[in-house]
Amino acid sequence: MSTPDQTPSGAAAAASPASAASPDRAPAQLEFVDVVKRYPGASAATIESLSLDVPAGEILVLVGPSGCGKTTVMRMVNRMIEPSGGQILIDGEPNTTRPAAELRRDIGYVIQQTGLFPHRTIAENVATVPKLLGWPKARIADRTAELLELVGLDPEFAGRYPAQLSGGQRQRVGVARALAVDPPLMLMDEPFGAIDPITRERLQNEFLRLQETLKRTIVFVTHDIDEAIKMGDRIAVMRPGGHLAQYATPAELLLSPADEFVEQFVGADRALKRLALGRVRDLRLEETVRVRYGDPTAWVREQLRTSQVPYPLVVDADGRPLAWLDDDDLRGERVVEGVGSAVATVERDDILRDAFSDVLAHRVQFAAVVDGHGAVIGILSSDAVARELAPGPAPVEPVEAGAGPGTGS
Ligand SMILES: Nc1ncnc2c1ncn2[C@@H]1O[C@H](COP(=O)(O)OP(=O)(O)OP(=O)(O)O)[C@@H](O)[C@H]1O
Repeated sequence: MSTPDQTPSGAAAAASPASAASPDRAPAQLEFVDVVKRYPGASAATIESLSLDVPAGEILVLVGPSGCGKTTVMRMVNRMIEPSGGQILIDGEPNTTRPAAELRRDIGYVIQQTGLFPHRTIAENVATVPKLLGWPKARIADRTAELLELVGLDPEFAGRYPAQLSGGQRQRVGVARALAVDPPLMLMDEPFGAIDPITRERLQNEFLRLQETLKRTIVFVTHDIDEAIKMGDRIAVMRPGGHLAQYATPAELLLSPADEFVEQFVGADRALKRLALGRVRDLRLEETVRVRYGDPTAWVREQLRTSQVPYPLVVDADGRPLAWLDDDDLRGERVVEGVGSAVATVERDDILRDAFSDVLAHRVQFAAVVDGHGAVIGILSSDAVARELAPGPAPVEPVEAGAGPGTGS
């Protein structure tokens, strides 16, 4: 997928200290104006007059079936592909005013297979563009360490080679390398496509968390509508032939697909997909009785009478969840170790779709919401999530006292 010229930010290019990155650079505003791409020899245009506006600091997701031209659109931004017509403006300036190599150093680039240099260490890979820009050694070392930490990689990875890392770890390095000079604009071509679903979900979440602080302008290509809905501030749905079928926020796309193509592409489970728009933190959490092994069961039963959640939760000394208990587990005098059933744990930043899926996969249909240290901060019920799906502007009040949001802590 990558040739030397296609490595992040045009790593093969010559150095130009003039474009050395300063910290805290502002994100770019990106605009496509009547952009056309006709490949030599092709009978029809691959992209026919595309116009799009991407506000600074937002994630634009290009999504559509294979061959509709997503990658072509993305690569025209850093001029790995030259348009046949129209203009691409970055902060109002055509992307053709600077030499392509210089332009690319200001545009982070992450691809599916990461495109890391196999014979360079992780630190050397991350430092590719700063080195081209002639940064002093100490600054490069500081920035590399900072970036590895930012993407959640242990400092010991710095001296390893790409082949010694897992796919997920390599992808983190790819993101770190693309962020090296804090680029105002990033291109991400199916960055999490070749990764197993669990790691992909984790990387998506981490990246969204990172983006909350970095606020880069990002063009993100995927063919997965679920990923598009989760990652995008705006989504451009493309149809074969390079036509823009709809350009909208995820919510608009799900609530009012522009036509039958978009409706089909979004899928029949549009209502369920709306769960990707909300986060666990958007819902009022509930509370339950928290117990320790060895607690008297009579006390636990007494506490349960006023609990919102009908199951007590065993936690450890640090408040981390261990097991749900039911009536059978409370037969003896004390709560004994080893009883109870598995606890689904979710975090406040998780999207509701992922959290709901975790809850449904467990016998007890409540999830423990945990903080960054794994300690319980509240309980999420499958009912609370389901209420999010209910039509109508106002959530339905729970009938049973103490059974839902509105009574939560
Ligand atoms: N260098 C090229 N020369 C000729 N045609 C090309 C070239 N690159 C891409 N195409 C054609 O342009 C169309 C769009 O390709 P592109 O890779 O942009 O689509 P895509 O939506 O990113 O597809 P995928 O999801 O499969 O990666 C395809 O029909 C492809 O065959």
